[in-house]
Amino acid sequence: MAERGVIELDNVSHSYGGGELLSNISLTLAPGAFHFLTGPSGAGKTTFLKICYAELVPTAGAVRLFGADVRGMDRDQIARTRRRIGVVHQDCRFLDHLPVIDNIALPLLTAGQDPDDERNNIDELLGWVGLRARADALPPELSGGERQRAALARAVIMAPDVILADEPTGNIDWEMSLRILQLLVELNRMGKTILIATHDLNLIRAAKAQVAARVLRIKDRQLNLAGADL
Ligand SMILES: Nc1ncnc2c1ncn2[C@@H]1O[C@H](COP(=O)(O)OP(=O)(O)OP(=O)(O)O)[C@@H](O)[C@H]1O
Repeated sequence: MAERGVIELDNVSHSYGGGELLSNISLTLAPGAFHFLTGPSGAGKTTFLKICYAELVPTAGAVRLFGADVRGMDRDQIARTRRRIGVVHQDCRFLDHLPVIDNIALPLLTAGQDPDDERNNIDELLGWVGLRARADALPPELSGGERQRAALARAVIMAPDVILADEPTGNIDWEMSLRILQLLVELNRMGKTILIATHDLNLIRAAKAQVAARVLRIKDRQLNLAGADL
């Protein structure tokens, strides 16, 4: 069956126990699309991303990833599906006692692959994000921009179809933000579907000058397409 959307949400609502945070959200992310996700702090952007990569099951509604309903998947299917989605977490989530190169290789180990077989690939990835010289550094030794680039390399090591990034340019300077944006644009040009949660309207404007990016906004529990003024 042809895939209509890589990520499809159908009337999704979520509550953490109190009032509803997200209400009746429907969305289809087409293959190769480039989207931003904005909204006030606490609006539910991280929650929304977690639903999109099946880390969180919403309290109502259906989530289909690559055409398959998450509710019908067993643990193995969920693990396999999640390998097709690379995630750049807001806090990067490194293992601080392991060098950068091993942190980037971790998804290979988790998937039962031998990272040594993939060394060339890792080396190429390190070069792509400009971190070859920092391969043996420990995560606490990295600058904010280096951390974000290492997190991006780890997110793409399994050659995912989709990349979800949660504030990938938070707390880094503008020049480095543009560099990270450039990497995400390159991934999109390779055909990857991209969804980036950000508060940074300048970043969105910079992206729109290069790709046909659409902007989604979560506000008052709803998800809407933002106006063309952004
Ligand atoms: N596991 C959880 N249990 C209970 N409440 C939670 C949980 N995770 C998030 N929340 C609450 O849900 C709301 C939305 O959080 P979320 O992190 O999704 O928002 P956000 O839009 O990403 O915020 P920010 O822009 O500040 O990162 C917040 O009020 C948060 O405290």
